[in-house]
Amino acid sequence: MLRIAVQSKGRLFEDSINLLSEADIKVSAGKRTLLAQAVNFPLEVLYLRDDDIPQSVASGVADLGIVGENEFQERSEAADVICRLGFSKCRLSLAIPKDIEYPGKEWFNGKKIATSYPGILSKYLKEQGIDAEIHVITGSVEISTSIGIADGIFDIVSSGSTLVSNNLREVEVVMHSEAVLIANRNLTDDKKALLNQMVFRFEAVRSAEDKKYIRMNAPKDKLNEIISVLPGLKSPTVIPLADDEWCSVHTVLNQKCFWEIIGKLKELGAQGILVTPIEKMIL
Ligand SMILES: Nc1ncnc2c1ncn2[C@@H]1O[C@H](COP(=O)(O)OP(=O)(O)OP(=O)(O)O)[C@@H](O)[C@H]1O
Ligand SMILES: O=P(O)(O)OC[C@H]1O[C@H](OP(=O)(O)OP(=O)(O)O)[C@H](O)[C@@H]1O
Ligand SMILES: [Mg+2]
Repeated sequence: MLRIAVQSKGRLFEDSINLLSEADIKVSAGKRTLLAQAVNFPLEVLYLRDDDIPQSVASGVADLGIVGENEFQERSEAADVICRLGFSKCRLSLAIPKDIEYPGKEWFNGKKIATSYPGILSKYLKEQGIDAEIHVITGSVEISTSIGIADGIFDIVSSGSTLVSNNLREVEVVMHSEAVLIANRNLTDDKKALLNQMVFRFEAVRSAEDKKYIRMNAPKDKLNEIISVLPGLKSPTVIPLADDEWCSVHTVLNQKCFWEIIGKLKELGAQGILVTPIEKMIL
């Protein structure tokens, strides 16, 4: 049986449970449950604060963990990143009051920076040759400058709206982060085999995430042109129709170029375009 540590409440919780569920691993996630067993996979879920996940995985209390890369780097625990999970994307940035002129990183020399990530920040300052004082604070970092605790801050930025509402301006991006799956370094062969099964499922879910399955009726005299605008996995499936001037074309489209391609297909005379989500994709 594998044991995975996930955040008990907070920004990672829902996406972590959803990922397991999309991989067809069903767990009950009761508000007060600390340990739950999956019903259809040999997996136990341990609900922890995200700060404690890297250590619990490194020490073997849990075999696996789902945690933000930022938290994993900050803790410097001996565990391995198995794969990136594509959610909770954010960056760790330096920010300063918006009206202050910023000549470059050297501005931070001799300044005080408030953060909850002293490990990542001190490593960065050292690499950049900046001599600044770090003030550790566990939350509400963005108000530090306005209440006079610090000259600048180093914290998580996503949309940037917290910075704006605190009159701050992002000046340096230090790292990009997303949720990652981490593993203990001494898993038994049996546990490694289960981990591989899980990762295989996660990859199938992730591959399907930004893709759509599309079907359309295409006039045969435009078929070659229609095929040339479709990326497809290999090449599209073309199925004859009762009306022999038309055929049905099936393919997979990436969300990013979806509308652009649909527009071109319509121009080329495609009709009855059906778009359906894809649950999993095994490449
Ligand atoms: N605004 C955001 N957008 C995207 N991802 C974020 C954002 N804020 C945090 N994260 C990611 O989610 C992780 C967990 O964030 P969360 O706010 O739940 O925990 P926390 O701030 O450590 O906990 P707490 O607020 O209880 O102290 C962070 O470590 C980071 O990787
Ligand atoms: O750029 P934005 O989209 O505004 O996101 C950034 C904010 O999100 C996180 O806080 P959260 O909302 O998790 O609150 P917390 O301080 O309680 O962790 C983070 O600590 C930033 O303050
Ligand atoms: Mg937070």
